[in-house]
Amino acid sequence: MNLLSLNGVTKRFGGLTAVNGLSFDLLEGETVGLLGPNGSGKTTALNMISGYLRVSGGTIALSGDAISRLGPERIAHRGVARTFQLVRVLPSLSVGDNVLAALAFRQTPLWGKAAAAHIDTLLADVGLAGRASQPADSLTYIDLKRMELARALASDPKLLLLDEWLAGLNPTELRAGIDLITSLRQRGITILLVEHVMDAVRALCTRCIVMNAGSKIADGPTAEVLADPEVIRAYLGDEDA
Ligand SMILES: Nc1ncnc2c1ncn2[C@@H]1O[C@H](COP(=O)(O)OP(=O)(O)OP(=O)(O)O)[C@@H](O)[C@H]1O
Repeated sequence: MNLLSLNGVTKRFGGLTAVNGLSFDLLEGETVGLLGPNGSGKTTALNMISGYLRVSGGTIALSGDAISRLGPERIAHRGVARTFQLVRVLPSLSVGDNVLAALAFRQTPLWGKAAAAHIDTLLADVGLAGRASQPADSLTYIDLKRMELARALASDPKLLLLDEWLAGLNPTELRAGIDLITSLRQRGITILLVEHVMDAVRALCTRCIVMNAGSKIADGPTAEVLADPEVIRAYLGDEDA
């Protein structure tokens, strides 16, 4: 069954068409890579799906219901969570309070003991068990990313949008990050992953969608898409390809 459907989605910034008639469906439980060279419109697409940007044209539906006119909070309440390219945390708070802030904005907010118990579970799920009282600004980069993921998971999302969540990790951290995303996939969360780290894309994504200059140029099984000459040309340019 389709969880997410984009139909002719377009975003214009003045004279620039950043996303041009983008259409694709995500099936429930899929982990799909959204790829493309810098500036091809991937983050803009995530921003429209999550409601941070209004579409200029086209429609976005979640489980068949149109969401393209809803704001980010209402889309989050319907089960869409995301991480950002630049990690967004509240550095002056503890790790637990960062997650508490996310729990407070759920459709059914959690407070007090129920929140504390849920924070412990969320932190354990992302590999930060027992770290609730630690100041957020003392975390290493990968642990900040883990905390950002715990905040995204606080809303019990059906669909998780990851914007280069694995960028900047060393090889050991990357392995841990891939294992963590695999564990989310095994819980049935549908994942749309914007990613430049191809080892991660191969390990995690059964299917990939590729954008170039705002338009979709490929959509299919990962191995096929990554071997597609048009995709290789888009990444490397004509001469290098
Ligand atoms: N708020 C904005 N105002 C004007 N132009 C924008 C805005 N956001 C993005 N753009 C432009 O839209 C195009 C697509 O940008 P976008 O960030 O979606 O690409 P991307 O594929 O995510 O790139 P990267 O891989 O570098 O993150 C770019 O030309 C960018 O400069």
